[in-house]
Amino acid sequence: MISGVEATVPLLGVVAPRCIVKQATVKRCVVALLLVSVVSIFYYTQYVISSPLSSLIHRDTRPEPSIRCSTLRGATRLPVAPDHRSEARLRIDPKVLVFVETLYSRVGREIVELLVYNRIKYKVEVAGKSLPVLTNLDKGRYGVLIFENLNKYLQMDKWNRELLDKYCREYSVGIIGFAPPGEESLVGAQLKGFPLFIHTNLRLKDAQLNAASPILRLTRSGETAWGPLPGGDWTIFQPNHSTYELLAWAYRDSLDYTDEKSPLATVIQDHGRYDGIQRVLFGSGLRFWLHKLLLLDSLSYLSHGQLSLSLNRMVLVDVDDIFVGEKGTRLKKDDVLALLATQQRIQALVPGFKFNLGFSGNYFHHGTSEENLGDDILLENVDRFTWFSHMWNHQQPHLYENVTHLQLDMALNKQFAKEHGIPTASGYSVSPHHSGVYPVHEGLYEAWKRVWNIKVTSTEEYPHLRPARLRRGFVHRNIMVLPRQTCGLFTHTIFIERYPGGRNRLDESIQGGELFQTIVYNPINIFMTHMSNYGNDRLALYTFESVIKFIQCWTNLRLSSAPPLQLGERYFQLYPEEADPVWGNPCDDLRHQKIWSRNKTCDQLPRFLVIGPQKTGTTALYTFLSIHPTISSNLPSPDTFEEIQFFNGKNYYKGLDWYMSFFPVAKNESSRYLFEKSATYFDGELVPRRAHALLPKAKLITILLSPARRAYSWYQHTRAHGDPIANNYSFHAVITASDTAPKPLRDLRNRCLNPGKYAQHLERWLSYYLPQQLHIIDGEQLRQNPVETLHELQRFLKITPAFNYSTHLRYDPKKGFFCQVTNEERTKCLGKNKGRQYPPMEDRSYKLLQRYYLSHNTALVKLLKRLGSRTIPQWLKDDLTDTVMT
Ligand SMILES: Nc1ncnc2c1ncn2[C@@H]1O[C@H](COP(=O)(O)OS(=O)(=O)O)[C@@H](OP(=O)(O)O)[C@H]1O
Repeated sequence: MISGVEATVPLLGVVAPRCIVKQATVKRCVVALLLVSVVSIFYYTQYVISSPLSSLIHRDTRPEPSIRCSTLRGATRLPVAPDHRSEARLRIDPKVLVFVETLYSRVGREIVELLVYNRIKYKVEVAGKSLPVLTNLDKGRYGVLIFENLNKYLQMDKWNRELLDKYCREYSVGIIGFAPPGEESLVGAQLKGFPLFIHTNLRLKDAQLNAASPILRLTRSGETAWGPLPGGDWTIFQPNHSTYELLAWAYRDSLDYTDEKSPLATVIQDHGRYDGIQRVLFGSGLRFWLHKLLLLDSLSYLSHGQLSLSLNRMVLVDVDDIFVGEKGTRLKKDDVLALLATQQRIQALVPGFKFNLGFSGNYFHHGTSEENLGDDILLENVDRFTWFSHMWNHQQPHLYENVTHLQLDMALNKQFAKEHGIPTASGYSVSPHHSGVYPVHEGLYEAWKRVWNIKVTSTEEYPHLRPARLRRGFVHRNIMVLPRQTCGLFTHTIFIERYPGGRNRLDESIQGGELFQTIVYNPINIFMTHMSNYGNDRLALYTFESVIKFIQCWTNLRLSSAPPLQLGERYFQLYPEEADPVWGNPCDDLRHQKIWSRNKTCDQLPRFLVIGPQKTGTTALYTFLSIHPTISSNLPSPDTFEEIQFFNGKNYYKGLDWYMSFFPVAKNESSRYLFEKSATYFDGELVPRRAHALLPKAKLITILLSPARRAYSWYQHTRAHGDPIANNYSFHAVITASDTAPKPLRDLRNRCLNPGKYAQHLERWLSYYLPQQLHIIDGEQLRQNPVETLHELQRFLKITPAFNYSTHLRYDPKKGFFCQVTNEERTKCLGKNKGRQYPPMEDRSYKLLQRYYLSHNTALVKLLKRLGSRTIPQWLKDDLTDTVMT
């Protein structure tokens, strides 16, 4: 008999002989062996893998980069394809028109995602009976047309097809088409109207590229993508005309197929020698990674280089949490030496490459003695890396309420750096868990500037973590915030065998998958890794060396690296329009909420905005609303009084904290209706976009008055404020100023007249907000019957019970307006600068302005009808009637 105690790991070597000696039954032996195996597996997984010995155990199985690639074995690199600029006389904008089957169809979505990733402009059109407008005066609108489903192009009705083909010939515009998976398998079917034959529903393997193809630019030929191509529904092309040239081919992936040696065209180029139109046809969608590259090259080629991406890519690898890792996961001497050796090999492929180490000094020498030696070796080689400050104690900055404490902790890390010879002038820092970078914690920016003179940082969180293709950069308080890419390695991914989804998942990402594509699509890449990714299996070394080799193998990209400051400068040279931030609502994203200050709440944001325009009675409305018991306005601004003027102008750059400081509400006060009024929001070009990013659910209130009378009131207001131009020129001179008039006069004219183009501005707001979110107040009604106006407004805002204004507002004959009732006899009216006394507008000016605003007022009537307005304001009718009569 074998006792349970005997059948444990230490008895491993004893059990079997005893079985033989005692000649126990075979059955018992098998049971005992099974038991021993189970216990050993349990012991191994529970204790050995997670013990400090684990690195020894895994040492033999550490992955080594092994990319099947002839170039890397020393084969000569083929010359890089020339750029695609041609002599063609182009009258096109570099924009792509994508014909999709439906707005949700898969290949269409994949095409659009690829365009977005590469910041290529596009328009999506559902392929249907009619064609979109293709020209704009004498200019073509699109550089390349893409058909998600090639059949939609082939089966287009004759009239549209002729029109489209004519456009392509006239403007040298190429067509890209994707063969859809067929319901039935076709063998040798002819493509309608073309000397081209297809076979469908095939399984393929081992893709190769035509080195002689003029299309290849970003993509490098000369290699084989070994293994099956994704999907079993490939279409291949068999041409019967000299216009066709193969771009890519593969081989039949079928055991019973005898002729598997002959190449089958999966992507084919039509040079346009048959009907004057250049095309590239794909035998499947974009599931195969190589096709994504070929699509980018085809866009470049067919647009005559107008849609060519730069071939330069910069790559920086941050290693965060240096010294932070737990015992057993930190770097030992050999790991540091491996880090240096890999860095040297990468430098041969990526000039300027150095791992960028982010340290937290508080954890120095916190490992085992071997790991502490690793810390020392890192510092001995301090000059061979670049360095940046992480955080002294790895505390998240948004948790510091007090900037001084944050500064003190940062200073400790700086002191540590100085004592250990770590350079302190990189101007770069990364915040633990992205905390405080976005959403912005002002304290972090302030402390960074003061202690470290930080000029650049990076985050994955702007505007959101996902989708990665939409990550962008911005500049705040002169600190450049760069988008950071993800490489698939996290603090706990330290053994390849335990990589989520298995080793294949990581290899797929490297070999044409997510990581590879990230580098292909992003000119500037900053990857985040952690110290633990360089110990243990050294997964990060494997990952980066492999992906860089794969890029070398399959692309003509020129990789390089540089310190973060240079990367930042390059980034904003490439994308200057991104410098302007767009503040989103932190409460719309759980991740953002977690890294935002704990004492902030989204209740501190307004629920509705009074957007103007100026001189329509916005101050009166603001004052009346402030009387309401459950409505609260913002606190006054020292510069702009009751208006914050956040979404337009410079205040926007002061950030969200600044804006929210005008709405100090206690956490339990969420039932209050906060609002803000800034009359210049109405016509601000950027305002609707910015307002919507922060307050997508807000309601909007606008007041409209005769635009002519509004313009005159504005002129009087500007004069009263001492504007020299308004005081030197009559109203008539201002509104009739020609485009050759002095600039200050022209500017004044524009500021005076532009807000009155109501329909145009409202349409801009309505391109972000739903019509149900907009409430239009008739300015005349507000003057004459504010009680009724406010009643309707409360209904729109769904405020119950409605506040009865009739006892709170009274007409003041002296002022000529309704004012706030203070007691039986007295009222409190707006100051002298509202409801001013000034001479009436000259008749000729009024008539001129009626004509000037005619088209805008007509558009307003249409807009109001579209919005379901039952009554058209009297002033609008008058303005239009008077115009017709003159
Ligand atoms: N109750 C009440 N009291 C005083 N004034 C009133 C009131 N209701 C509407 N109005 C009209 O509001 C005009 C000023 O508009 P705004 O407050 O929007 O001007 S501003 O843009 O904020 O400067 C102001 O324009 P002017 O008459 O040209 O001064 C008034 O006509």
